[in-house]
Amino acid sequence: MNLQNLENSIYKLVTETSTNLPKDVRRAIKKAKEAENAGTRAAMSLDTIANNIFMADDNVSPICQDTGLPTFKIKTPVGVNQIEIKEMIKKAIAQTTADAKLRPNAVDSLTGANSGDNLGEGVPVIKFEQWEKDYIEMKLILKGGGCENKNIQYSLPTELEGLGRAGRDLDGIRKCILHSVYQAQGQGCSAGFIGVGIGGDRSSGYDLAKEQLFRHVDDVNPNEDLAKLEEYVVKTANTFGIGTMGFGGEATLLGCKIGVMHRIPASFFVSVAYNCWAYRRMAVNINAETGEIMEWHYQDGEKISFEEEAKAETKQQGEVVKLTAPITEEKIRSLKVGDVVQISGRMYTGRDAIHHHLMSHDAPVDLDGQIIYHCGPVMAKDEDGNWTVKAAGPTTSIREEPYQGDIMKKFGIRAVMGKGGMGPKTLAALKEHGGVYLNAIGGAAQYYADCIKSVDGVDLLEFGIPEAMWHLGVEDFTAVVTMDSHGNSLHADVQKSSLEKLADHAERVF
Ligand SMILES: O=C(O)C[C@H](O)C(=O)O
Ligand code: SF4
Repeated sequence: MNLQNLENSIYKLVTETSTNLPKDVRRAIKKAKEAENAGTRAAMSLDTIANNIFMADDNVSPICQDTGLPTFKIKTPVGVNQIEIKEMIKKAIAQTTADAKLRPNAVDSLTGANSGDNLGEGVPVIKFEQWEKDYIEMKLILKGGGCENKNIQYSLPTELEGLGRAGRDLDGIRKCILHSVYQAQGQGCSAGFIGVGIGGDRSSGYDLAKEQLFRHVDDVNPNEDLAKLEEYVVKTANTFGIGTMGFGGEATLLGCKIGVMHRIPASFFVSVAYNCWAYRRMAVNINAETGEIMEWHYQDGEKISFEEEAKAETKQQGEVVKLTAPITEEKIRSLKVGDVVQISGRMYTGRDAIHHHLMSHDAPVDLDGQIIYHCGPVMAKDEDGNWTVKAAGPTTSIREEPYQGDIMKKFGIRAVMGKGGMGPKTLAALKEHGGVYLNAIGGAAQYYADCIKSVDGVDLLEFGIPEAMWHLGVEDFTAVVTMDSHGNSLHADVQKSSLEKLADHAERVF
């Protein structure tokens, strides 16, 4: 095999997966846009998402800043050297990372050190199988952390919030799948896709669930019962009112694919892999002799470019509140849930490592009146040592729940921005201290990178690129107030109303 060609082919596969959303996924997002009522927050978010999809393709830059845990599934003809393929994958991954097509995402679990090139113990994940065909099939999925954290595994029989007992039968499975969509709320960047694995043990069940994510969005399950269940789940989940980003709305789930395998008598697992709208999976067939790509998968049907959405002015409904830090307490207390804000001026990124650090250290900059953005960007450094932002969408804020309120009070921070909302502890602190939570559109990494006009500094870079504190100069960076200083939380409201909707489906259906 020509190894240089193989490395180039893998480089193309990785770049395409990270930057160009597959056609079937684009069509599903287009359908979601059509289902949403014009003028709502959900419709506005979908416009931003559509715009972002176009920009990523156009800039050949990551759709979302989160590369996830790159996972390859490969089938090779008998006799092909799998060790060589593994080496070429590692080279291509390191090169695409150096070229800012991927964010350095491999973190030492014990020391916290980022390897910087997406290589590490067991990373990337590479799984081989042999087959009788004479070419190589290579599939790749880049599934980000926010949606991965919303995966869930049920052990039947069990009791489910809103739905009661789920037994060891098709109807029990149905209840688990509905519950999995409810528990994800908007935190996995809805509207999402789910892969479900019935049976196996804890690890093979999850593997089966993830394998379903390689199916085409518009295929039909050959098992009739499962085909009916898939259709039922999508239809029913879209009545929950969770909507895009958990803002409420019509489009909550864009696809459900269910696989089944045998189990052992004592165990009955239903495993659900939740994937965000930034559903980045692609596959190629590779000539086993030349190493060149013969064919790309997921190429059927129309490609929606979303160019029109990208060209149209994003229509803001109602008033837009302009914010520039430092922000006064009075200004913050005038904001309420539902307000659209546009930030210009300075903001600072801070996510898991920074929040942990700030609990026991001073801040490297004066944070009084400032805005903290929960974001781990993709950054590139030029020959002169200057940084530019390549992708910069929000990360899931709930991970900072144990720290956020205390940090805001300790340093006088007035606004935190991320996605998916935060819990009761933060809500209480916003009220007491005078603060707001701003929700940005998850995954819209190109759209937001475009609003960042300068990188004015960086602190704590030793935590790695995603975890450092970046000082960003932004212009018209748009977000929605979803938690205010008056005790209101859109996230708490949507969770409550969606639980009521879920509970409508406690009766047996299958
Ligand atoms: O790590 C990130 O940048 C975001 C993550 O994918 C998330 O959804 O929270
Ligand atoms: S930020 Fe959202 S879109 Fe990006 S990987 Fe995380 S869950 Fe997916």
